[in-house]
Amino acid sequence: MSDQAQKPFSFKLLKTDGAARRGEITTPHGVVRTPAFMPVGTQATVKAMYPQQVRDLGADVILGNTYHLMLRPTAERVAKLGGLHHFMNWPHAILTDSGGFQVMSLAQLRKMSEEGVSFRSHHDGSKHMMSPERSIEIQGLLGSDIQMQLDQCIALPAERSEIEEAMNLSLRWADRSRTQFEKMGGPGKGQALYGIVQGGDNPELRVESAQRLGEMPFEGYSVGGLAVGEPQEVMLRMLEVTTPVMPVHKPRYLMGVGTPEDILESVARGIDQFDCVMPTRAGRHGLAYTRFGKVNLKNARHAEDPRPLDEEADCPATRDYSRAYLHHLVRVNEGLAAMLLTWNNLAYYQFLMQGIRDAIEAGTFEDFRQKTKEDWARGDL
Ligand SMILES: Nc1cc(N)c2c(=O)[nH][nH]c(=O)c2c1
Repeated sequence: MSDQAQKPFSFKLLKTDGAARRGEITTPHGVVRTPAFMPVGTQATVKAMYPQQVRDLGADVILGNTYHLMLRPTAERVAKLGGLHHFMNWPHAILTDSGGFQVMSLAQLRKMSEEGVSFRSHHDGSKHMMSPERSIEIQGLLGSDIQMQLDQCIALPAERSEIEEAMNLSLRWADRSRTQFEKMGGPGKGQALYGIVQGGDNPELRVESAQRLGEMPFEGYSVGGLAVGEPQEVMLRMLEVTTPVMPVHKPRYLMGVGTPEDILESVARGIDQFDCVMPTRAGRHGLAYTRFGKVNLKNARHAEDPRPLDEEADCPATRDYSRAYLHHLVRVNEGLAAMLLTWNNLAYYQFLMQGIRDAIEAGTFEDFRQKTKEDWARGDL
């Protein structure tokens, strides 16, 4: 994409229904309908899917992982080849994470300082430094439409003092990230930088982080530090205290979330964007998400079941293959199992998101939420 001035990044809040929000994000690579689920395209691919398949299911945006791409093939090489959109043949919106979360979860010999995080690659042991400035430089080289500040996400449970220290470091890094983003001309390219709210499972620190971040000029705001193993009720409680003090007319992105239920409950608490490896990873492990809950195709009870996962579904993977066949493919570890179940799972996630958006528009979100949960509870007959 050329560096010429683009339409500014924008967010329109179209309708609310309780705390649920229906909106539209305008990016240089198209409109993102919110609430939105963003399939994870870790190493420049949504695993086991063609880009057009992902698009045909209704995805307006996918996520790219900065940590993985900076190591292989490197951001500089992706830039030389025209940027991530061109490189992976995905002409729609791309959101990238900062890389910090995966440095802490994947890299070796990590050393955290005020400057950033030094680490060695888990591939070849090569040395790297991830600073707020380097993270933004990498995301800019990739051509990301929606970029993330570098932050510090700590594991829970943690002492209040630890949570507060990480929150304050993240706020200092938010400022440095913004400075670098503007230095690289992000706003003029129509790109966005999101600040990330931290504060762990401490309500007071969550509110402080959101309020202080909200006073800084970001195009959107993420809620980080959750979906790190805490109980669902803790995550939802943190959302209940955090979203009411986040800017109303900016997108809110809950990082790393989640299951269909997590998403439904988080939309009900004011979240607009989601990403999670759940549907794609589960698809590679024999697990199908459907309107009536999860189906584990590894289970022998499916060995002679001629029914498809859901004969009323639009997705061919869901409608045109028997459970017996899917069970066989999973049992003999055929590649088609991952392809069909990933296709099914992403189809279900986008079906759920479309249902959520329609319900908010109609003012019937609460009924939709209850009916959806009843269908899940009904289970797979
Ligand atoms: N669950 C989470 C997933 C993530 N990718 C992130 C992240 O990238 N940054 N900061 C976070 O707190 C965070 C939490």
